[in-house]
Amino acid sequence: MKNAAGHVPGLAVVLVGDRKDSQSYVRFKVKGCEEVGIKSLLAELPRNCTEDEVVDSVSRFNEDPSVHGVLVQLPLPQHMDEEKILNAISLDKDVDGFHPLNVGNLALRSRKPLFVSCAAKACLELLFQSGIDLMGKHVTIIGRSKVVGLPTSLLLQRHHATVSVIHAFTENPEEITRGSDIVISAAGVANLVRGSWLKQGAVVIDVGTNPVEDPASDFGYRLTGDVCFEEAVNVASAITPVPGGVGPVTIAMLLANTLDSAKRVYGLSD
Ligand SMILES: NC(=O)C1=CN([C@@H]2O[C@H](COP(=O)(O)OP(=O)(O)OC[C@H]3O[C@@H](n4cnc5c(N)ncnc54)[C@H](OP(=O)(O)O)[C@@H]3O)[C@@H](O)[C@H]2O)C=CC1
Ligand SMILES: Nc1nc(=O)c2c([nH]1)NC[C@@H]1CN(c3ccc(C(=O)N[C@@H](CCC(=O)O)C(=O)O)cc3)C=[N+]21
Repeated sequence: MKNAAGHVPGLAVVLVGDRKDSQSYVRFKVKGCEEVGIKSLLAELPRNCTEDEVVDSVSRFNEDPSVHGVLVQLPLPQHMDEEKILNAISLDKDVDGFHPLNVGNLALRSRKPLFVSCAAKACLELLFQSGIDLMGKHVTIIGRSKVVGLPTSLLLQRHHATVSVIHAFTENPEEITRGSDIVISAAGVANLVRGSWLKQGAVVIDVGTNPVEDPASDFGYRLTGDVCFEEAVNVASAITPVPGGVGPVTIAMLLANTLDSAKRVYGLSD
């Protein structure tokens, strides 16, 4: 992807450790970049590296003018301070939208964040593309993480939905989901949401991508969602599958955030 002036957008990914699922998600991101002509740079660090080495890697990408987006793949190894590392990413290259200022500006409806979480944008994009109006709808989101649950709940409120957020301490979650027009699950728990949790005709978005052991698969595991698809498909009016649902749209949003960032740098923003 190159414009007349020869500008090419660039995405840098920092991957720490050797988790199979993280390696696979990063491969998808790099492949997505190749498909659309975004330059990708990958820094792979060993599991036992220091926090400072990760911050150094982020800092190098912050200073590299050919890089317009910097992403540190999560989760990081337990001995690392995630907040410190994520806060090292320049605000104007924070294509994941995790910087406190981007999250704060998303929460303040009068302000516009530079970047919004790719998974949150993916959920909204799927609803818009399916012609589902959010105004006044009751949406329940399961999960409150900075990657998915929290930014999705904030983005939905900007679109005038009435939002309930369920987390690990919520009692009777099924009662809340049964009262909802739309259920978005991002708990990271396989088969958490049963058909009986849903109102007839509800719209279901399954963000969960949970590796479950599968000796028959080439990788030794396969991905399953948070929603018990076989049950939910009989109750829902629309439902996303896993794999092949939210995941690829999340990657598309990451590429879009990277392109937006490059356009901003080159003064081409609309
Ligand atoms: N398809 C895609 O594009 C993407 C998929 N994902 C997937 O989404 C899932 C969630 O990811 P992420 O947000 O990073 O995960 P986290 O582990 O950071 O957050 C999980 C959230 O779910 C809540 N939760 C956990 N168990 C339950 C439960 N039994 N009942 C209700 N709430 C529960 C937690 O509550 P509490 O806060 O109380 O602990 C927490 O808020 C994972 O499977 C991940 O792989 C993530 C990003 C993108
Ligand atoms: N800094 C950071 N940003 C993230 O956005 C982030 C992260 N860390 N850590 C982990 C989660 C998870 N996540 C996924 C993205 C795409 C797919 C995806 O494309 N899945 C394909 C299949 C993938 C496969 O088969 O391995 C699908 O659902 O069809 C899945 C999961 C982003 N996350």
